[in-house]
Amino acid sequence: MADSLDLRIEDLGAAGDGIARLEGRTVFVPATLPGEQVRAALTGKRGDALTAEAEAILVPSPDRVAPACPHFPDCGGCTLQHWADAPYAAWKRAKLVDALARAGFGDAPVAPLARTPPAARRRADLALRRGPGGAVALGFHARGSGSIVDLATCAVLDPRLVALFEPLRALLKRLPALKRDGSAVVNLLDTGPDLLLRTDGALDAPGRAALAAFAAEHGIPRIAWAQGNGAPETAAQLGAAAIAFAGVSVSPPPGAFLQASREGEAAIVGAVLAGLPDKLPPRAALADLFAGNGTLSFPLATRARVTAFEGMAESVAALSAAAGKAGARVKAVRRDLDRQPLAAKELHEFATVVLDPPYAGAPVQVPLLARAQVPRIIYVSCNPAALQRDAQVLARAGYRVAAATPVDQFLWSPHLESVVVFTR
Ligand SMILES: C[S@@+](CC[C@H](N)C(=O)[O-])C[C@H]1O[C@@H](n2cnc3c(N)ncnc32)[C@H](O)[C@@H]1O
Repeated sequence: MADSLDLRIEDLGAAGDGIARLEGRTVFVPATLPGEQVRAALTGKRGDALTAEAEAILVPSPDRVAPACPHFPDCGGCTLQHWADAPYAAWKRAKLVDALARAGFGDAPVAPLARTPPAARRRADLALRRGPGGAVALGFHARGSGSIVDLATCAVLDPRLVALFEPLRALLKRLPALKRDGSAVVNLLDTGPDLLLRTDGALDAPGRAALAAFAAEHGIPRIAWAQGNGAPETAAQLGAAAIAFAGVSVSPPPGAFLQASREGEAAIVGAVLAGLPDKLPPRAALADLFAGNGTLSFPLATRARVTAFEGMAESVAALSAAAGKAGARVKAVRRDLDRQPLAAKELHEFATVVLDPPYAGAPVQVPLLARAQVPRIIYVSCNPAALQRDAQVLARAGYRVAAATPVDQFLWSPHLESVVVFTR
């Protein structure tokens, strides 16, 4: 057992852990708050810093509140349930203010934080592990560990997804395809939960029959299955698996990217549409880069014609099919924007370029947007650090920030979504 030591929490790190100092070194202490005195035990290292686990809160912060979920703080899904709402929301908004200031936009007009409520998350990537007795643990990884917190409930997920935990566990217990490790990605579409199961063993005929029976019993229109990281195949399909974006019905591929909640999606779409020029000429063209299944493309198409660029073939096919069926003015193009970014001469056609890259940002594409002097760039980001790096490129190229909206898509986590409108 490590010796206990008393620490004063001075600040909160980017990952939401309390920060103390010990002999000149940074110590990260999860589930603590600025101003608190804690008794803690050192647990390891994170880079040059140390990590510690709080054993007792000796002097609690006046902003400490009771967490909403019994699995807090063990479950790695949430980091900040113990913090009062007002300082939590201020900290989240400040992430965008700071990222833009460090990029060179100290005067950026940052809007108030757009909120998403608890029990609204419609996408879950659940980890699965069979234990020695055959029972299956289902949940999120424990904080900073590979072990799985076997969830009885979840305060952020939509209750319709939480209701599937226990039946899924019972199903998986008798499914030989799950030998030890697997995952279940559940997207709550307009047609119900859409399930992608990944297991480490093959799916036999009785297993397929069990999945079909499970789908029928729980109102799941589609269950897809894949072995390991292989391509998913449809194991049971009882109806359409679809979701509408700006009234256009899309059938996304199993496990496809979906904005984390309806409320988050609405805030992002609202900020993107508000960021467009007030007047667009009748023949104006918009580009939607990293378009996924069209969350932004179809709302954008209500204002002008859209070319949607996306790397995943199945999403491009879904987008194309939906646009064709609805007669929406969206053209979907498969393109790997890291390996083959849009060049300046291709970008000149677009009045506005919207981009919503993955967590790593768009370090290859953004310099080309700057070089092409695209008049308006609307950047949707799920990672303030990547946004900061990419925004710096735009600052150096003479862009200014016309609007910036922080969106709390990932409630009680340290993650922040934001929409930033750059003009020149
Ligand atoms: C954050 S999601 C955004 C999707 C969509 N804009 C939305 O709101 O639902 C990022 C998307 O970028 C795609 N992507 C990732 N890397 C890519 C690349 N190198 N080139 C093109 N698309 C990529 C992913 O498949 C995913 O659909």
